[in-house]
Amino acid sequence: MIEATGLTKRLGGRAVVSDVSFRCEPGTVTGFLGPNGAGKTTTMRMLVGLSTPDAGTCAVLDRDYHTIANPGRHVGVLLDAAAQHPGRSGREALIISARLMGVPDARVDELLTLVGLDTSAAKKRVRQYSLGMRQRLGLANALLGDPQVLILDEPANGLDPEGIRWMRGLLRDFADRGGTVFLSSHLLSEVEAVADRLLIIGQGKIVADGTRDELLAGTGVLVKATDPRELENALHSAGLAAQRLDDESYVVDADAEAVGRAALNGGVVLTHLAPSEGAGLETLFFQLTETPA
Ligand SMILES: Nc1ncnc2c1ncn2[C@@H]1O[C@H](COP(=O)(O)OP(=O)(O)OP(=O)(O)O)[C@@H](O)[C@H]1O
Repeated sequence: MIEATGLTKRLGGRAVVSDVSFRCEPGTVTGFLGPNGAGKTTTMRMLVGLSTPDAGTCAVLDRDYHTIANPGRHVGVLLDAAAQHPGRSGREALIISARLMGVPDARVDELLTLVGLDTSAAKKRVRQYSLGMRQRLGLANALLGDPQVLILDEPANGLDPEGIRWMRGLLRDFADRGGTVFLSSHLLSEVEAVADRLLIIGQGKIVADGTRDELLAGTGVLVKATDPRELENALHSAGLAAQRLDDESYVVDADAEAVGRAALNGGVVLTHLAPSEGAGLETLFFQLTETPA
């Protein structure tokens, strides 16, 4: 379990994380989504005690992270895969972590196999690793102490599509066995397939928080017309909030009947009217991405 309440952090004279609250429950994967610079890393750093909040509190497994004895045995953390010691081999890096945590050396080999680093890769120095290999090593390190919670910052960065699919399976399995997963990404497509919950952050503030199904379902209807301009006018006259998705489509925060009536009253010929199935979420995310941080 992870809990954040009113987390706020000021850096460089401005609030880069502002009043952020959320909970991650055991048995679930929470995707923490936001464009670059939105405040994901800063939030995660506060969760694991690397940064002190200016306001608010956070707890992992009902405790302040600092007070967890031998934290690697309870919380697996991967914040910056690129920052691992370049001069050690992957296996050496894991052996050092294992000994620090009091985990038998044999577990290192289990983990190397699990994350797909073979004997030859495990012997190479980390400086020779690709980013994808570093992510695999970082994940092995996070899992080494058999933790109940995983906190992973952009773990899919540098992985190829097959690697991303593999990681999804691993995280899903971890959560299905009762673990709590909190992972960040700047790509909706990367997490929507694995996350049960989505927490979306933009410019330091939470802009959406809910189960993936709620967020995907509760986003109105997708509508298209022969004349998009007339459609926009008709929706506006009916007082319906519409977001333009592309040249011909709008996502409207209303039910299909209300949109159909607005079109009828405006004499607009519709060519498509259906549940948006996440198009609204994509629009929201797209708008956040376009907004400079
Ligand atoms: N030490 C610092 N001093 C000043 N500003 C900072 C500092 N660290 C981060 N920031 C700023 O805080 C904002 C949030 O950064 P953060 O790294 O948390 O975002 P992010 O969502 O993780 O994005 P990214 O994926 O690019 O790291 C950014 O605008 C960043 O420039």
